[in-house]
Amino acid sequence: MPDFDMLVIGSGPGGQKAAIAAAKLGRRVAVVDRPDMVGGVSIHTGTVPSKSLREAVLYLTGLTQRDLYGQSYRLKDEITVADLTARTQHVVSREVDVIRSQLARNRVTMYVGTGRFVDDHTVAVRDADGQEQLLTARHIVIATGTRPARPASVEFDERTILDSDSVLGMERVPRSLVIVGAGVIGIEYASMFAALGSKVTVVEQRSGMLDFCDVEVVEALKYRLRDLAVTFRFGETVAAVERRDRSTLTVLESGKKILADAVMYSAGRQGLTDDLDLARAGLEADRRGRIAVDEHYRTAVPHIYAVGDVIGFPALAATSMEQGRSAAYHACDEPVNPIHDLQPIGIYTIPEISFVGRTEDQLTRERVPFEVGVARYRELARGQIVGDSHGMLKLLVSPGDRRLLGVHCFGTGATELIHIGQAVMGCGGTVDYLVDAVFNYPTFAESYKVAALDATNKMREIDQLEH
Ligand SMILES: Cc1cc2nc3c(=O)[nH]c(=O)nc-3n(C[C@H](O)[C@H](O)[C@H](O)COP(=O)(O)OP(=O)(O)OC[C@H]3O[C@@H](n4cnc5c(N)ncnc54)[C@H](O)[C@@H]3O)c2cc1C
Ligand SMILES: NC(=O)c1ccc[n+]([C@@H]2O[C@H](COP(=O)([O-])OP(=O)(O)OC[C@H]3O[C@@H](n4cnc5c(N)ncnc54)[C@H](O)[C@@H]3O)[C@@H](O)[C@H]2O)c1
Repeated sequence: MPDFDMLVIGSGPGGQKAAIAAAKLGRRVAVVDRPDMVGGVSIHTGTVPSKSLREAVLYLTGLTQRDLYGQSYRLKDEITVADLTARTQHVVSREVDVIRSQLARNRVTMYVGTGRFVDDHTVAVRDADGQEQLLTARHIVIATGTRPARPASVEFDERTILDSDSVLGMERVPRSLVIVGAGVIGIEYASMFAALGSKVTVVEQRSGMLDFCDVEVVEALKYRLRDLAVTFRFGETVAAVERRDRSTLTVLESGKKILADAVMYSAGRQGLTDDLDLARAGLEADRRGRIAVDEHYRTAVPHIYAVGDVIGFPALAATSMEQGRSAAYHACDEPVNPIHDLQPIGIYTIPEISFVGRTEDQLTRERVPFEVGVARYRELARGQIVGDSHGMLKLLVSPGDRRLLGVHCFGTGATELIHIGQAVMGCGGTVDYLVDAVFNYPTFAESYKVAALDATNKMREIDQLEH
């Protein structure tokens, strides 16, 4: 008789939801995580601290109020790291408490230590003193996540040369900052530091950024960030980063040199599988530390599952949770629907971006005809009231069956607002539902009706021409 029905390695979003789902089905469940990491990357260095930091930045800088109160408006002139981290630490400690309590009340046993496979049913958990304890389980879920990828040639000192983990422990707000990599992490931090007044240079080897998003939205974001003194160096690769007395010198392959107080690397992440002794369980990881799974999140060894960032794309907290629940249901023979393919994307830049469905470029490539309906925040009463005159919502509509093909949003509340579109699309609704619906006024949700009317007006004009 194994010690547990299910043993989960890693307590991030994927691991937590796998553990609780199995416990709710009456299984004996345990979770292993390293000291001070309950909640995973998501709670300690990823989603939650970065989004709390963003709220602190928006509040303290007064950035979002400046359309109303003037460009010099600030809540606090000298914003210190202590001002910023007060909010982050408060949220993180509360969240850890919530997770601990949820696991405990569902009778999930928590082990503190680092897990590694001894065989395909046994995990050794090493505690801080180096003592190992062996745990056996019928099913094992690997939810060990990722760490920032660090080029071996760069000397990270956690003070001036940082990654997205150590940036949270910075001693002061840098006057100037180089960000290497314009992925989601790089651009979210570029937004925050630019809002704080740092002179930010983003270096990205590709010719552009966020190429999975709507082109118009990305253009609008670049314009807003340039307005906050962000410089983009696209098509440029970092050759070396040198540490100087109180600053850093970033040398690009093109020969350009950039002097800055600090450098932050956000050039991708690596699966945390090195210490797992995967071979002992009959498993292996790829070059980027990722584990391959099937549609039920089973690895090559069918009673071992893997979920979350360790399996790669899309590497989001929300999807990791759903993968965890699905894997646990499958392991416990509980019926489960496949994960819906209509996944929203939310990017917490300043302003934020969110979308669901396909982009204009994708539809054009696939030769799918579409009509566009746009609502601009400056024409909504709510936009004027909150002082966001740049935001917009765009609907992509199929002229044939009038269904929504994509929804793209940029501006205040975008990451919340997108779920209206997601629900309409998920339920197979048409643009006419949005035309006929009555929304609260004054709200940003009204943008759906405005954009729907715009799209249907254009479609009617073409229809009238043709018939
Ligand atoms: C800066 C940043 C911002 C982000 N912002 C967002 C966002 O806004 N929205 C979003 O959806 N996603 C965001 N993400 C991604 C999100 O954080 C991840 O998708 C999510 O945390 C992945 O969850 P997971 O279940 O894979 O586990 P993780 O959260 O990665 O946690 C894995 C856990 O496994 C533990 N572990 C690893 N190896 C072992 C071992 N051998 N033994 C025991 N325990 C082990 C680790 O200690 C860790 O606690 C962000 C990520 C970063 C880095
Ligand atoms: N809001 C969100 O949902 C959110 C927020 C943050 C992170 N995340 C997740 O975290 C994951 C990791 O994000 P990321 O931004 O670190 O990785 P990424 O792989 O998306 O981006 C890294 C970027 O760095 C560039 N790069 C690499 N080496 C370079 C060099 N030497 N010089 C210049 N450019 C270089 C790459 O071309 C790439 O564009 C993503 O998968 C993302 O889904 C999500």
